[in-house]
Amino acid sequence: MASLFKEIPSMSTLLSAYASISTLSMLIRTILNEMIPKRMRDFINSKFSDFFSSYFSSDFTFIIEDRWQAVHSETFRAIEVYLPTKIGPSTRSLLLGNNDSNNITAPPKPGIPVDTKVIDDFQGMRLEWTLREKEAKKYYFRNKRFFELNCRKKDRERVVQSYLPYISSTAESILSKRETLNLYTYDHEGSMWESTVFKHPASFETLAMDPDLKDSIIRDLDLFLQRKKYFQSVGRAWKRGYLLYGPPGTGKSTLVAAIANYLRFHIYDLQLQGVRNDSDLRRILTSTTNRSILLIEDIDCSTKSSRSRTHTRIPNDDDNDDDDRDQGNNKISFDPGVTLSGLLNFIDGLWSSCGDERIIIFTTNYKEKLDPALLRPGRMDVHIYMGHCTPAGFKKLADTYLGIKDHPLFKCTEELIQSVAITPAEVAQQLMKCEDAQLALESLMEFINAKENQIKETEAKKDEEEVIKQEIVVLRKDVKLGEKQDDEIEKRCVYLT
Ligand SMILES: Nc1ncnc2c1ncn2[C@@H]1O[C@H](COP(=O)(O)OP(=O)(O)OP(=O)(O)O)[C@@H](O)[C@H]1O
Repeated sequence: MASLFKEIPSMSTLLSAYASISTLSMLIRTILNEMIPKRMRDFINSKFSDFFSSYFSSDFTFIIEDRWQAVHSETFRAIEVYLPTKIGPSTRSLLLGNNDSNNITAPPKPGIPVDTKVIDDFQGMRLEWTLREKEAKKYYFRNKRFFELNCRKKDRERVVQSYLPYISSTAESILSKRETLNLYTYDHEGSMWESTVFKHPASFETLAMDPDLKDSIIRDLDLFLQRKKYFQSVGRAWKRGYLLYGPPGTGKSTLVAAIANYLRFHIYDLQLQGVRNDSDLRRILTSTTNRSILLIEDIDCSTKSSRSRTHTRIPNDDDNDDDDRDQGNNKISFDPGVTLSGLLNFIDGLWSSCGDERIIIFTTNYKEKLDPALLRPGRMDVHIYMGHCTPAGFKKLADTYLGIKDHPLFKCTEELIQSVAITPAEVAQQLMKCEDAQLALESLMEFINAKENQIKETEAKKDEEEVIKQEIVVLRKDVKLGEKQDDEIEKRCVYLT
């Protein structure tokens, strides 16, 4: 024991050792400060602190941005759907809103505000979520948003393997049961989709169309939903394209609404005329979500010929918009609009593989005006003709609008409907006029008779015009002949003189 005490240095020895170490360290620091440039010193400092903080810290942070590799991130979207279900007492603020203009008294829905923490527990892990926002460089894009997920470093693997897949499947089941559907329209000035609650009463039940055609559409939609694995196995994107064509007022938009209600899919209604170019189109389309319908109405008036591409600069998708702004004056003299090839690229080109479970619907009043490239087999999977009202369609409309399945005036009305081309919209308009079935049907018959007379009058007028045209031609010929004869006489006179 005594020998142990003997080995412990005295206080004065310890103090002098400390003094010499600190002097030495000061000396080294002064030499290093003199010899090593400040930027290199900062670099070494930061590396040291990074190393120590990562080595000793027990936390780990995941960043999930709203876009992933130039397209909308499905992981981000799933978290957006899932997280509001985890709002609890520890959440300090909450976003509330109701976008249902049909029901302003509906309880508001919760959302996650920026910079607010939401705590979740999963299989014994504590998970801390925060939604962040940072200003976008691009002046017409909305701010970039991303989720920060903080967890224990040791849970990192389990978060990736179990927790994030769990969030995706929960979000999927929430979305499949969604009560309200949204109708999105693209705001070109704000460069973002704007949504409103979609409450259209149309259903396959109320749709007046050929029953066999209706059944085949329903079967096709059912099959599409069930065939995720099939689409993967044949190497095709899980998409289905419908082309609805026919005269105005025959129910093309109503069919789109019925499909959305049947599938419980949101609708993205895009007006191609406002899209600046193909690159813009790619951005817009990749920011739509899965389980949705992309609707492009009046497609015959929407695209430019692919030849116009040669006259314009087509900006690259990775183009920085700041660059666009700087160079725009030099390179883009006008907005080229969307080309057919740009659109086709999204239907069955490379970009078609972006996103799953999508329905693309084009409508047109003039199928014959469409570019054959769009109609080529495999482009639009199903072509549906929406035609004039048939007797069966009329019965369906009478049932929907008047609540009657039969009536003494039915036979007569059906005969009239077969003799005149009348649209379901026109029939519906007449049937809506009155609640009394007798009066409503009489009004419809009157309307059809008036239309028939009008058609006859127009045709008679056309015939009359045709006769007048032919008479004018004959007269002109006569006049020319007369002029020729006059010329001849004149010539002869000259010769004689
Ligand atoms: N086949 C139909 N079944 C039931 N209702 C219909 C049908 N067709 C038209 N209607 C009624 O007529 C209205 C107009 O129809 P809709 O807008 O769907 O026609 P459209 O073919 O899309 O016309 P457009 O080509 O002008 O866009 C609808 O609100 C609906 O009430």
